[in-house]
Amino acid sequence: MKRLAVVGTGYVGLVSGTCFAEIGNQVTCCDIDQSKIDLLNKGEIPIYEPGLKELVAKNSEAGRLSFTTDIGTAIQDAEVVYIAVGTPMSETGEADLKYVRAVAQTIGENLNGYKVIVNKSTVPVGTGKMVEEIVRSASNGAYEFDIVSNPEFLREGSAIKDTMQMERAVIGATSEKAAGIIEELHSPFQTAIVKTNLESAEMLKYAANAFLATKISFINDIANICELVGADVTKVAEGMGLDSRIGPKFLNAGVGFGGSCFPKDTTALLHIAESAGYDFELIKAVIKTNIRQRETVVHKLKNIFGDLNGLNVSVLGLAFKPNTDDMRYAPSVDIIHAITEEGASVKAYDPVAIEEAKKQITAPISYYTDVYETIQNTDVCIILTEWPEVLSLDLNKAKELMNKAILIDGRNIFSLTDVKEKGFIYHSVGRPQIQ
Ligand SMILES: NC(=O)c1ccc[n+]([C@@H]2O[C@H](COP(=O)([O-])OP(=O)(O)OC[C@H]3O[C@@H](n4cnc5c(N)ncnc54)[C@H](O)[C@@H]3O)[C@@H](O)[C@H]2O)c1
Ligand SMILES: O=c1ccn([C@@H]2O[C@H](COP(=O)(O)OP(=O)(O)O[C@H]3O[C@H](CO)[C@@H](O)[C@H](O)[C@H]3O)[C@@H](O)[C@H]2O)c(=O)[nH]1
Repeated sequence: MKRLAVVGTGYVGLVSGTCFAEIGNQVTCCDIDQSKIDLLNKGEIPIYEPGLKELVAKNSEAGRLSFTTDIGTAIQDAEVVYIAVGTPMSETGEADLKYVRAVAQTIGENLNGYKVIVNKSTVPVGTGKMVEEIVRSASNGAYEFDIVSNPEFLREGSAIKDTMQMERAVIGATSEKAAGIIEELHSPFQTAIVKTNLESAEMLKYAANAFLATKISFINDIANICELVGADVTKVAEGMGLDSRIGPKFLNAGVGFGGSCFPKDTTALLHIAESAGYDFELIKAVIKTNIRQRETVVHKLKNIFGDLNGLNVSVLGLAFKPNTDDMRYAPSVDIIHAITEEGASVKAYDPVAIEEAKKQITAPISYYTDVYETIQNTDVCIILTEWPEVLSLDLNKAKELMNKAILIDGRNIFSLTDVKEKGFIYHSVGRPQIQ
């Protein structure tokens, strides 16, 4: 059992802190956001993540998990301090480290004995060393401490499973002692451990995300070519994925990747490369393809209708993927802005992301939590997130409710035979169009 302070109680800090408590540690999750901590202390969860509410309640009741804005005391009481604050994209594209710097300063000011300071935020190479310098200077070198980089690989929507059954833990440490402490902390997870130095651990996180993003942009480019030559990308991906060297995952063509990680981390990696004097052409293309992929939806709409002015459009799914309310860099935002600017009116469905969506979508659209109310009296329906309620859409009912039986499927969820039989005009991604 270890005493942990997790600084930053967002998607990562809250899930990791709760899972560390679940395996028997004493965890204090801290945040500067009083409203977040107040909610958590009332047993409510500030984000939507399946299973999290129950796990937080279980560990809070067992006395292993608590929440506070008193970050200093939490740090003083801890043996291991985790940094899990945001590293958002700055205006110039690189990771903004202001929150990490602030936490390092607070840790230094509250250092009262040896501690392992672990960075879980996704940060550019060299940040661990920067944290070390800030902590040393803020603590006047009064105590020993070690820095570890232990990047996070969880996915939103399956974050608890991804943590409790993690495929690997990366431990980049400045000392054997600290690496041993963090390795022991992970032993109940029974996971593969990659031990390395700080720099490699920091680089590894960006490399992993950039590689997955590359797989998505690659299959989206192949999908666009498939449309031009009459091939079906789902069959192409199926056949590619059966090669164990390629693997079937992350080969779903669609409207491109969104979320709080891939867009910012690919851009941050480009900046890391540029500052190191390397021209990373491949990642530039990955980013460009991803932006263009969102635009393909608007092109398809224009190909069918010509002028979008006065068109009644329904959009199924706002979150960047199912099982989350996260709207950061969601393709839906750009797509809705583009079509409303051309004069279309939009009715949008999402089961959990509407409140977050309202913060980002500036166009005057209407929001629904029922798929059928959303599509009613619309001329075309665009599918952007593969929520269960969208996957199980009753096409016969949809045809009756819509003004015109036209679907633009950005996630390839329907079978071509099915939509053809039911009489839909159907444009999906990288598959033959049904006219
Ligand atoms: N969201 C994911 O799926 C995911 C997965 C892996 C890695 N990451 C990385 O983990 C980091 C955190 O991401 P997130 O999605 O959890 O962010 P988030 O924005 O959901 O949460 C960050 C939290 O840190 C708090 N915070 C900011 N400054 C603080 C300070 N000085 N002291 C205490 N708390 C402070 C904020 O109030 C916020 O609650 C990022 O670097 C991200 O790239 C995210
Ligand atoms: O075949 C695919 C797979 C994913 N996506 C899209 O890619 C984005 C990201 O999806 P996913 O990776 O499932 O979600 P995240 O929660 O953003 O998780 C990624 O980003 C996290 C933050 O760094 C990492 O920890 C995870 O390992 C990494 O998968 C979403 O918009 C998906 O719709 C596709 O378009 N096609």
